[in-house]
Amino acid sequence: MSNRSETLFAEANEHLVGGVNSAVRAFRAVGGTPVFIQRGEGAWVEDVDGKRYVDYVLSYGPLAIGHAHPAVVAAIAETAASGTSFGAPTEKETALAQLVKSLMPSIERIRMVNSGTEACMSAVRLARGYTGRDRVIKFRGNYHGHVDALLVEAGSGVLTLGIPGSPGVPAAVTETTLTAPFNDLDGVAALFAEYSNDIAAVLVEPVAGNMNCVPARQDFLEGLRKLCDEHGALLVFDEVMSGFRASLGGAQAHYNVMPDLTCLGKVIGGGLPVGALGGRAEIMDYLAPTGPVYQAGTLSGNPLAMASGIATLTELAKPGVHAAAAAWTERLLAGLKARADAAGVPLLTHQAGTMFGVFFTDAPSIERFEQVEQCNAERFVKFFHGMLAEGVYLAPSAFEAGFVSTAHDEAALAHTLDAAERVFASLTV
Ligand SMILES: Cc1ncc(COP(=O)(O)O)c(C=O)c1O
Ligand SMILES: NCC(=O)CCC(=O)O
Repeated sequence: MSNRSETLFAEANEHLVGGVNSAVRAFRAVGGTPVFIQRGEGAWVEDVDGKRYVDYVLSYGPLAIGHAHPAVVAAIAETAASGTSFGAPTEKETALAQLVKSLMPSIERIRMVNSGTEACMSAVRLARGYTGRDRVIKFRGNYHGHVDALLVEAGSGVLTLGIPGSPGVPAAVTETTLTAPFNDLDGVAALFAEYSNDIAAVLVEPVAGNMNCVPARQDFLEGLRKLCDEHGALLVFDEVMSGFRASLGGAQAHYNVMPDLTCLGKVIGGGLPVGALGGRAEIMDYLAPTGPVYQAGTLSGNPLAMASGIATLTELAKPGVHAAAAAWTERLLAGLKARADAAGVPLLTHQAGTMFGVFFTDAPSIERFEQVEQCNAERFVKFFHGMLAEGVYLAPSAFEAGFVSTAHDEAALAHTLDAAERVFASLTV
C-alpha cells in the first residue's frame, strides 16, 4: 500500500466528503485506502509512489483507447488553444453526432449532455412527454446514474454501499418507477398486464455493468422490444457503458435489437465529461427547441469534450481495432480461468466485447442479480487486494464490470496473468 496515498486520503477526507468525488471510488466494500493516481499511459496507471498497475477500471469505462492516447491529447490541446466554450454551436458537435450515427444503427438525432446521468434523466422526461404516460420500468441491479426516479433497486455504488434507495428521494418521485428482475421477461409482462396504458418506457442496460457484468439474454431483449411495441411504450437502451464496447455499434448492434432511445456516456467523451441521448427523429424532435420537452445545458456539446470524443471514436472505428481489443479480452478471461482452475478456485467469466466480469462461484451460469449477490464476496476482497499489491488495478467492488482498451498489449496480459496465478494460489477463503 502506498504511503503517500494514505497521507493524501487523510487530507482529502478533511475537505471532500469521504475523501472522494464519486462514492464508488472509496474502498468501503474492500477496506483499505484508495490509491491516488498521478498519471496514466496506455493500459497502465501510476500511483503517487510511482507504483505501476495494469488498469482495468479505465475511469469506469471511458478510456476505450487507453490513457493519454496521443490523438486525444493532441485534439484536446489544439481545441483548447482556440477557446474552451462558447454557448453557441460549433462544427465539432455535428461531427461527433455524425460519427455516433454511423456506428449506432438506431440513432437518427442526438442531443449532447455532460454525463450519463443527464442522458438517462432526459430520456425519462422525453419518454414521459412523448407518450403522455408516467410510469417507467427499470431492472433490479441496473444503474442509470443518480437520477432521483431511477435510484430504485439500483446497482453500482448503491449496491456496493448497501443503500436500499436513497434518502432525499421523495416517495412521490419513485411511485411511478416499477422494477422487475433482469433477464426475466415474465416479470415485465406482468407489469405491462397491470399498468398497460400508463407505461412510458422500459429502461434497460442491455449488458448490465453495474452488478458485475451480466449480458442480457437475446430473447429477453427481443421480448422487451415486442412488449414495448404491443403496449405503445418506448424501449430505452442505457448504453452509457455498453456503447462502443459490447461491440463497436454497442449492444444494439451486437444483439440486433433496436431501441427507440439510447443513452450514451463514457466512451463518447473519451475521458472528458460527455453524455448523449439519441434515437428516432420523431421522438427526439419532441425535445426543445423543436418540441415541448425542456432540455438544456451551459456546457453541453463542449468543444474540448467533442474533440476528445471524436478522436476516441475515430481511432476505435478503424478497421479491426475494436475487434482486436475484444479478442485480447477473450484471451485475458481464458487465461484467468485456466489459472483459477489450476489453483482449484471456482471462477465464472463473462465477456461483452471489451467489457468483462469475473465471478467467484461454482454456479454454471449467472443471469440474475440474485445470483450475483450469492457469489463469494470474501474471496473477491482477497483477490482484489492481492491483485492490487501485484500491480493490477480492478474496481474496488464485486458489482462493477471490468474494462479493456486497445492499448492492452502482450506485456499487460503477461503481467496480469502472472499476478493472477500467484493470487489465486494464495486464496485461502
Ligand atoms: C449504465 C450506466 N448508466 C448511467 C451511468 C451514469 O453515468 P455518469 O456517471 O456519467 O453520470 C452509468 C455510470 O455511472 C452507467 O454505468
Ligand atoms: N459502475 C460505476 C460507474 O459506472 C460510474 C462510476 C462512478 O459513479 O463514479
